[in-house]
Amino acid sequence: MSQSNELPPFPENLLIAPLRVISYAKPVAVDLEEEIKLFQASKGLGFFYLDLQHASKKEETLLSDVDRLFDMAPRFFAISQEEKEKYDLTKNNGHGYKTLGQISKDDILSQSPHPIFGPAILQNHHSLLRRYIESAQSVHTVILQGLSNQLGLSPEHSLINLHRISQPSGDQIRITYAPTSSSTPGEQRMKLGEHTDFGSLSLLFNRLGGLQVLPPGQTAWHYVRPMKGHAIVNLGDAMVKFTNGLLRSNIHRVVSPPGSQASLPRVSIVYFMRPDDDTELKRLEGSELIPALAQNQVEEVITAKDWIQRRFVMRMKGFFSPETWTQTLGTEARAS
Ligand SMILES: O=C(O)CCC(=O)C(=O)O
Ligand SMILES: [Fe+2]
Repeated sequence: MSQSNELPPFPENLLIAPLRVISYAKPVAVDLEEEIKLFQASKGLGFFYLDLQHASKKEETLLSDVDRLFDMAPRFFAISQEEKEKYDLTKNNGHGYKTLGQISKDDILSQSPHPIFGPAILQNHHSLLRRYIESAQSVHTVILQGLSNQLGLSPEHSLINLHRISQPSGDQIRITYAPTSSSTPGEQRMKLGEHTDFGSLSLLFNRLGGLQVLPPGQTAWHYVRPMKGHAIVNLGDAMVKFTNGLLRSNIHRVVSPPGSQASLPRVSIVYFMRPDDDTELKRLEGSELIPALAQNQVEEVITAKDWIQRRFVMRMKGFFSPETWTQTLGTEARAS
């Protein structure tokens, strides 16, 4: 039986973030009402739930594959130190081990010149990882289609053209695993310092609370309550750059699971969709809704590949210490 059936409840008395629920079953890209909700959520909080229940067989498979990845996670992090060092994150351009398990799309789909297949446990789950990447990509593509429609982008300028599964990119699966701590019960322990995501879209599955967002204009952190059968989707910095600030990449962080959930290790499974490596991260042409550049505004010319590399290097220096978050800034505007 998977862990989700036996979890201690999420406490009732917490400050909860008001995420909209977007139904994938409709589906987003052809249902105008749903598409408008998607656009509003992407401009507003930059975070929403995606209800994957009652969708097609494909989404049913995605949800059961996510269960399999949750089952794999503790074993993935339990391999020997020696094995972990072979795949040290800092030596492999951000793919591999350390505190976060990061698995590159290009490696799994054999699109890198020198793919890293990782330790035996990943090799044994190769077809699961491949299928998960393909499903996550297709969910993200539906979201990109909905956003492109709402922005009024023609097929020629669509966001989809900048995120092709066949092209090299920084896309990755990230598995996080935070063991329980023996520290004082109730003590708030930071698991992942405040940050925005680097890429375009993040598809996140977690079962225990701990994820928090700082809604625009507020000073209090709000918990995001995990919901069964739903992914949490958030937009990253690339979307802010493409739309000159129209869409939002919101600050978030992960603290200890609340209440009695703190007694369990916390796992999350994320798929980060990032623009194709050679995409320039700048304001898109072709939409009247995307604000024009200010008169003296000059955009930096940087490709997605260089941007991600730059943010990754900075992040490695300060990810786990909230006091250094300003050094790792992306496009985030705090409490704006
Ligand atoms: O674990 C979570 O719930 C969120 C993780 C996250 O924000 C990230 O990996 O960027
Ligand atoms: Fe994140």
